[in-house]
Amino acid sequence: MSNYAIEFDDVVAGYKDFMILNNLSFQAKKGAITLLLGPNGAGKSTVLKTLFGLLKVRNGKIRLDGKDITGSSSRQLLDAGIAFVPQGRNLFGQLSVWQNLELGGITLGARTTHARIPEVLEFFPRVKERLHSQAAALSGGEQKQLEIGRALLLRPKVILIDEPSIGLSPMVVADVFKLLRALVDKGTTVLMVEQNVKSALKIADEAIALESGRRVLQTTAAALLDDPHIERLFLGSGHGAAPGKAVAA
Ligand SMILES: Nc1ncnc2c1ncn2[C@@H]1O[C@H](COP(=O)(O)OP(=O)(O)OP(=O)(O)O)[C@@H](O)[C@H]1O
Repeated sequence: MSNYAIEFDDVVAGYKDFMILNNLSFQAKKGAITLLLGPNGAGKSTVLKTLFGLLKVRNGKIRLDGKDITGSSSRQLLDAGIAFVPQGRNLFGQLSVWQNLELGGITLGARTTHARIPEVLEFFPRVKERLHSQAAALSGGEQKQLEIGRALLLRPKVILIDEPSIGLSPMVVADVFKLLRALVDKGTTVLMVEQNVKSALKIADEAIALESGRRVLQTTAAALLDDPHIERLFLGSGHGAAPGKAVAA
């Protein structure tokens, strides 16, 4: 059995003829939060899209729990236990909270979905109170919680989450991060892209920095939090100082 939930091995992927991930290799440990960092355009979202089968892998291998999943479709990946919460708003705004949850369980069938909805809502008391409201009427934070709840219906092994803090107040962000931490403490694996680096590092276990589609650093979140040159991860190595305490990958 592999200690890693996710492994990228020399992965090449991109859009049409333009490759964004250039022989990218990294591992994300099971039951941990791994944070993907790096300057704008480094390829962080592209990692999640490739992992979820939305972009073709042109070269290299991707493994889930040691098993080759390269080339799998999003549907196959959902069934294998990977859920994706993309950046931005991804709900059906005109539909109710309940209907959005039902749609999240479309691959499970109505019976299983209905049985699981109450269990998911236990995590989100505010959302639970508004089951029959239109999703668009929820606050930004509640909408993000509903999106995460929709993903949890699938009881995923791995959650891919892209910039969950965008547009949310610091207090709501703290709630979302606390929830992710609680899920991980129960054994789920999270791979997260987040610009809110310092707050995210506080709840993360590992951090991987990308630059031009390559891994330039992999270290523990704690080591990076202590690194006085952490800002360079937003800007790329051309702008920053020496790597400090972090261990170069
Ligand atoms: N649909 C697309 N078609 C073509 N190129 C794209 C597409 N989406 C992203 N790109 C390009 O891929 C590169 C990497 O984008 P990606 O979104 O993965 O970066 P990122 O590290 O997540 O940065 P950001 O914080 O800006 O989202 C960028 O140069 C971007 O312009």
